[in-house]
Amino acid sequence: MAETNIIETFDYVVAGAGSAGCVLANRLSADPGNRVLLLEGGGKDDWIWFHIPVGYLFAIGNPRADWMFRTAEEAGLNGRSLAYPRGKTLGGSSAINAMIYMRGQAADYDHWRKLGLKGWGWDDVLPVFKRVEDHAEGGSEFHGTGGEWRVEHPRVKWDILDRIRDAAEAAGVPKIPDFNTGDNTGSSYFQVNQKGGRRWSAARGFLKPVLTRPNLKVETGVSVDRVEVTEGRVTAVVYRKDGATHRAGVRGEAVLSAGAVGSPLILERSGIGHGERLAAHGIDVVKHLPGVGENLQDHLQIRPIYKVNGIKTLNTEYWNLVSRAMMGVNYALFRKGPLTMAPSQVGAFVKSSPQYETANLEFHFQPLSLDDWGHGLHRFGAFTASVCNLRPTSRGSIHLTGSLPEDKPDIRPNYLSTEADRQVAVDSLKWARRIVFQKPMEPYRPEEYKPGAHVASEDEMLVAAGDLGTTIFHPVGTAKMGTDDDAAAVLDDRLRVRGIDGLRVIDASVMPAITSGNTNSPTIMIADKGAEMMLGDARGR
Ligand SMILES: Cc1cc2nc3c(=O)[nH]c(=O)nc-3n(C[C@H](O)[C@H](O)[C@H](O)COP(=O)(O)OP(=O)(O)OC[C@H]3O[C@@H](n4cnc5c(N)ncnc54)[C@H](O)[C@@H]3O)c2cc1C
Repeated sequence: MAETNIIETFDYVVAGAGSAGCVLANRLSADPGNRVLLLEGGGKDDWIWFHIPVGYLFAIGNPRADWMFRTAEEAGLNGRSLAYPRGKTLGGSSAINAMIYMRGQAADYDHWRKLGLKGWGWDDVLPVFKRVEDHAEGGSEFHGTGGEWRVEHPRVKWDILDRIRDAAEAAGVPKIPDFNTGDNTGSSYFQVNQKGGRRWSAARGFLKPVLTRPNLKVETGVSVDRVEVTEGRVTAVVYRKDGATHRAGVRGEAVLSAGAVGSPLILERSGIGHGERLAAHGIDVVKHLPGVGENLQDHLQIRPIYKVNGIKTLNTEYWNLVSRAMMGVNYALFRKGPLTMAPSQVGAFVKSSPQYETANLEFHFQPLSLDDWGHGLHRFGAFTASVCNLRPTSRGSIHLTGSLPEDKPDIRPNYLSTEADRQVAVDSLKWARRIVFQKPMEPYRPEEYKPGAHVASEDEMLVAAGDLGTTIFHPVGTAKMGTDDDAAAVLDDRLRVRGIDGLRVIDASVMPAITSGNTNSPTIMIADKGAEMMLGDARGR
């Protein structure tokens, strides 16, 4: 393959223009004196389904928008391999995700601080969440305005979801107005990253407004291969475009923002990872860091489905030609209705058992049902009570299968591989039934379609959890921050790769422990904080 010498050198090279990469490109190029290169594997986000909210239905599983990864066959899922979607365009996964705005719990970040990571407690990160935010309701103790990250209330309501909230209340789950105050216990409508009925991806929020900056260069359709390290310092980023290999010189720092799947792979191709693993692929070891690609954490959603009667669901509306036509009209004229829908509009956070200090289950209630994403909606009226364990103890891994960027990764989440996680899975199915069979739902005669009333014993429920479980798309932790005495730490608490100068990882991979909620806005917070660290360190040099 043709190889070029370095023809351009940048102060900062960012690999991956996803949720984190778009924030970094914005912040690092704010000073016109910094030359910044942003490299993205996907194309431009010039496809209508990246912008109409329900576009995730067409983007997930479509190679135009999705890297099309798959997991290995998982023992905890009764031998099934899962599709493992990751966004592949400007905006990354924020261009195909479900748009739920969720920070997690104060206790998540206080836990990070207790692990010895300075500057990552709730008091430290709340101001960062607020300063990037533009909340539709205006500023308050917990929300910010004027930032790039737009947060709105959903533009669609469903009676079925209101009745589910009533049922949850009858089961002891309080109705709360806002999940984003540090304690998300209760039920509420999810807030969403949308503006006026359109998706608000990281690209729209952070990248588009600064594309005219002459000191920011964005390259799409490139495959970042590796970083080059000379005498312990990163000197170039090597990438492929149109069949040729290019090298971008790095004067200041390179940042890997290729996500929890992409970033550990770039590290390993660069010779940074477990020495024996790299040697097995013929990769010269630059730095033995055994934690690279380890510590994978993800939320496994278990998806019980309930048939209902006498109340609207998206299934019944979709299969009625008149109401389906009205959905299009409603969107075209008013930017309202089901086309603005995140798949889940109502959430509930509960404890699976009293031993947990804070809520450890998140329900995503959806007024629809399908066999799997990418399959059509069922023709009968039904809703889904997706539920996930927020703080799984199972740990997985993501590693190379070969030394080339086109080699598919080996993704092993190891779902349900601990006794604690298996118990939470069983308890979460019991919780779903506890909510659904309360009095407020009786008029709609709910009937459990999956896993089905015949599943009664804990052993049967565990098998059902393995059959119904799938990713809720939140992989994190594969290049975790940690203290000096943690042999598995890949980064220090300023997100610098241990033992290599001029290299950071800034994306969802850095989380030492997964947050208790959806992971996009925590990643955006991490990126804004990471950029502040980079610029601060540059001023100090
Ligand atoms: C279907 C789906 C639904 C989700 N729903 C929600 C939700 O509702 N709310 C929420 O909070 N979170 C949600 N998430 C999770 C959230 O979107 C992610 O946690 C977040 O986007 C991660 O950001 P990131 O910057 O780490 O990675 P990404 O946003 O995935 O960015 C990585 C970028 O790097 C690029 N890249 C990777 N490898 C290379 C390479 N070698 N060369 C060049 N470029 C490369 C990718 O194309 C991508 O643009 C969802 C995710 C998915 C996939």
